[in-house]
Amino acid sequence: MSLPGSAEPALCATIIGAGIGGTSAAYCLRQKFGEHVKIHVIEKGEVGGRLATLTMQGHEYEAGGSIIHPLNLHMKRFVKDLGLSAVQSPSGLVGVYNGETLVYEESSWFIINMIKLIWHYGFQSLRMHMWVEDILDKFMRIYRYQSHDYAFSSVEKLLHSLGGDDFLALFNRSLLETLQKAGFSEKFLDEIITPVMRVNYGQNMNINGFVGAVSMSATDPGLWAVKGGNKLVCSRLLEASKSNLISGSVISIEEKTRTKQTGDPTKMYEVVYQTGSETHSDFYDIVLVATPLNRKMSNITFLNFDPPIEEFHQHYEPLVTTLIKGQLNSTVFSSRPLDEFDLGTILTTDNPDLFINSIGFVSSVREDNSPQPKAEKAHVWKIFSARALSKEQILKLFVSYDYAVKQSWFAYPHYTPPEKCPSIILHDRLYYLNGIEFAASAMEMSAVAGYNSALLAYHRWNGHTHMIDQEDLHERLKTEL
Ligand SMILES: Cc1cc2nc3c(=O)[nH]c(=O)nc-3n(C[C@H](O)[C@H](O)[C@H](O)COP(=O)(O)OP(=O)(O)OC[C@H]3O[C@@H](n4cnc5c(N)ncnc54)[C@H](O)[C@@H]3O)c2cc1C
Ligand SMILES: CC(C)=CCC/C(C)=C/CC/C(C)=C/CSC[C@H](N)C(=O)O
Repeated sequence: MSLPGSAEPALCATIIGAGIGGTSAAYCLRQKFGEHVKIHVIEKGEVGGRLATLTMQGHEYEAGGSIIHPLNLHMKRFVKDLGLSAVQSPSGLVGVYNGETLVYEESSWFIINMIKLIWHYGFQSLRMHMWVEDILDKFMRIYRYQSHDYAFSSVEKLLHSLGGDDFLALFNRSLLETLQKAGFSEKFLDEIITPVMRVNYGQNMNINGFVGAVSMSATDPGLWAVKGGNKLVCSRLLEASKSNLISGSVISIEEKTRTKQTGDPTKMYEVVYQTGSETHSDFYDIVLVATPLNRKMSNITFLNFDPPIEEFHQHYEPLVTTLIKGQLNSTVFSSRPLDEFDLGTILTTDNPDLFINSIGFVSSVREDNSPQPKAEKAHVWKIFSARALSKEQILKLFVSYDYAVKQSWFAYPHYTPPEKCPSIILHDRLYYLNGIEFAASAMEMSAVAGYNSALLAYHRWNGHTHMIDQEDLHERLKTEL
């Protein structure tokens, strides 16, 4: 792989997929292995993957991963280190629609909201906030572990190191079971929690408790996005990691014995990829797979491994993002006069007759603090639905519209707890990042997985077993600065 006459790099690594997982892994690999490692990133589509924008009348809008939590410290640090800046995500008033009426409506007055919540649901909203805060607090331990370079060989071990058996129980049980056991009422779960799961994961309370808590944390204040588009983080990480980006679709990986320049026979992975109609291949010491492994999304075959590498048949939820510039038909949701309709986001309950998961007012990737939408004016709205919207459906939601664009996704795993996360170590020096999505799918989770797999690859390459799967890290690191 090296040019004739040039020194062979100490090591060649490749990452398959240039989403946030793959690019954060490239960044961390470079930090750990240093200058003399060759890093290739092979991407079949656009850099950014599920971080992507749609353009409407010259303005870009987030179509995939949009909001970032204020305590997502990898994303925060990337933005700072890579010379990017943040914009605040719009925080309009939220309503919940059940197919007939708005069962809950936020007020712009904090005190009125408190009274409404207590009146309808007692102190459950406060208890929910405390439940999520406790989980988030424990999740934050990962940053300390990773800043000390510790790595984990499985998602289960990573979760256990953060929150012990409680975290594994959360992961193994449905959110419904966990919250029912904790005494939350059916009304609160149907009218408040389910709508949040629908907007964030297109699913109901049958998802696991861990992803449920991550989803609830996306209702916290202070959510933000990257100015110019979240996908900029991926292209900047690639640049900063001095990786070579290869445009191609990987079709197979096979271990083969090669003779390096030193004359030593070495086991390497042959990665075969297609660029247009041409087929190419390259040999690598380390391979990181940073895309969900299933036939519909990545279609990669592992050839001649003994024992064979498990085939993954995990189902990802189809989801459509539709952006529409138009005047919302507020009478669908409320009988209030048009000029009094001031909701910025409408969530929905789990009613099979509804054809949308949510509809929300959005700003372009360059705008900060957009004003509250006015129903009598045309704005850009983002709709999440399980299937593409028909023209009739759009005309039900809008009095009139100028423009509509859409993007279809296999968005997130279909969560069916209890489930086993796919292994991170697929073979000696072959790693898989996206198993973490079965705990929870979010940008920060992929960044955590990117760092973890790069650290794991580094420690296993160098025989640093004491940096992998260490127990009681939380206690042990308490005393270290
Ligand atoms: C509609 C939507 C809204 C979301 N909203 C949020 C949000 O607000 N906040 C949040 O934190 N998260 C959100 N998410 C989730 C978040 O976007 C994802 O969890 C995250 O972007 C996944 O990153 P990744 O790098 O792991 O995977 P991906 O982004 O999917 O990257 C994988 C890459 O691999 C490439 N690839 C696949 N197969 C091959 C192959 N054979 N050869 C070469 N390349 C290949 C793909 O083209 C892709 O670019 C949202 C997701 C969607 C779809
Ligand atoms: C990983 C941790 C601790 C927190 C992440 C919280 C977060 C920002 C989760 C996002 C979940 C998600 C997949 C949201 C999808 S829809 C987002 C938004 N409502 C939109 O309109 O695009």
